Amino acid sequence: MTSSSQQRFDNLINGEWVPGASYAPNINPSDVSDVLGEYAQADVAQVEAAVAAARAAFPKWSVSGIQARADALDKIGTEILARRDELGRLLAREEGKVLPEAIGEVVRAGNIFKFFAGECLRLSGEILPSVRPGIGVEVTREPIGVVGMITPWNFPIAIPSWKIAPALAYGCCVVLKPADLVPGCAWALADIIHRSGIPAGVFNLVMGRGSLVGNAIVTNPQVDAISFTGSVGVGRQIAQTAVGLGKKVQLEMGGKNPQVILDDADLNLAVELSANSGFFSTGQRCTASSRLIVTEGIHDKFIAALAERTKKLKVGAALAAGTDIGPVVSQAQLDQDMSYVTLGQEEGGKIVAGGSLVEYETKGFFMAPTLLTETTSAMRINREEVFGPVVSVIRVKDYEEALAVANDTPFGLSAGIATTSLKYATHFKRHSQVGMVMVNLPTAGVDYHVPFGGRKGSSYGPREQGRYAAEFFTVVKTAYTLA
Ligand SMILES: NC(=O)C1=CN([C@@H]2O[C@H](COP(=O)(O)OP(=O)(O)OC[C@H]3O[C@@H](n4cnc5c(N)ncnc54)[C@H](OP(=O)(O)O)[C@@H]3O)[C@@H](O)[C@H]2O)C=CC1
Ligand SMILES: O=C(O)CCC(=O)C(=O)O
Repeated sequence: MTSSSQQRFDNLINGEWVPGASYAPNINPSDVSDVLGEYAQADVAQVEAAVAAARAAFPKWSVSGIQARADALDKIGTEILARRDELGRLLAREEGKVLPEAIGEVVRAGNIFKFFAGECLRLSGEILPSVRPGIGVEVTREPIGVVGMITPWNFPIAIPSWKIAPALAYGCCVVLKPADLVPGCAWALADIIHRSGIPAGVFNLVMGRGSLVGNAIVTNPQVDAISFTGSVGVGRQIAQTAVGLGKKVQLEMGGKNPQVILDDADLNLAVELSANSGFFSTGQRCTASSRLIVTEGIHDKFIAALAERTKKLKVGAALAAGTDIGPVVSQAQLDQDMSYVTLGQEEGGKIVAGGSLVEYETKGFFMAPTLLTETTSAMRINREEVFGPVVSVIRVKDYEEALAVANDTPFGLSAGIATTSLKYATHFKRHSQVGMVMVNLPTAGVDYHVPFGGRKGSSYGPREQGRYAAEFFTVVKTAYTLA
């Protein structure tokens, strides 16, 4: 960091803070007159320097002691948790997540580092007998190498953390490019990692645009693997390039997650979890439920109650006490959200709550949480990811139709069912074509110590998080020894 009239935040390359080729302002979506600082924009030469530093650090770090790695990760987790309020305010200010959710995300990031500190001590392999007498077989895991990480804006500290922590735990070196809209949390995290005792070059931060900085990481031959979270279009493009260059790839992309509400559901619970899934975090979660699939016996009373609940949600600045729904992250995302509200109506949907921008005391990207009824599965509003506080409702006859509609999507990240029937809950858990399924819980809001990821168009490559993260960050070696 250097000081000027507006505070400047630099890239971290080979253990040094390096000024950017240029700088860009980090703007508060709750109040566009509030600039958090000027953040470095790397050029291609800086990306190459960061990758070279990671490459050079890898041989030593890949065989470093597990106690030293565990201690460093634990120290990082401890500092994040100790600074939860301050980092939560930073997150709320730069991304627009309301303060309690922002603090929750920071706590999650701290816990992820603590979890992977423990994982350093639980690395294991297998010893197997050979089919040939007198030979021993060992199966072990080794770090994959230099990992390029490209992260989105919607979880500015948790997503980088759940990529960085396992990478470091398993002995990989890292080059992180955070989303250009939210460099503040990534910079704060880099600063904490930098001071944790991890050797220079093991972790590098290069900020800037995806088309330049992200692309330079993806195409660099010294990068062994790419872990990406973001949109389907960019994810597929990255995969094509990276796989073509022989890199290992992990993609977490969009969702069009269904929330099924059956006639026998607990009405209040169904309303609460639908409001949470659809509107909390301003609907900007890949696990958000943007499709409510409701059986006809409960449909009208459920919609009436959910519309009432939606209208009571308070839209406002992320840091203001009592705000339920913060701003949309940017003008471009707001335009996209509002265009889907218009499209949903043009396709025949009826607005029963929201549908408009919200005037607020500060100039930000505020819109009312919006509920559209009378939609069908074939409509674009039910097929494309909106990524905002927009939820559409599909009326169905019974459970069988609900399941068919839930699965009628190119995505497969998460799905939920609200029911008191063990039979339907059990059937849904087995037959829902997703990576994560919830019974009487919101589709969003997951644990940090278990696998995260989807099927179909939502994900590609090994799962993230929990001990399943080892699949991506390590490569298996089989050793034969003549006794
Ligand atoms: N599944 C999820 O968790 C998320 C899904 N999305 C979906 O994506 C839509 C658009 O959001 P957006 O943030 O623009 O998502 P993107 O997929 O464009 O961005 C995700 C990350 O990829 C980077 N990137 C963009 N283009 C390239 C490229 N050519 N090569 C390498 N890296 C690149 C971005 O950089 P930069 O910051 O410069 O754009 C960012 O760091 C949303 O409306 C939503 O539908 C968005 C965020 C998260
Ligand atoms: O639902 C969650 O807790 C996580 C969501 C997420 O990771 C995302 O939206 O990218």
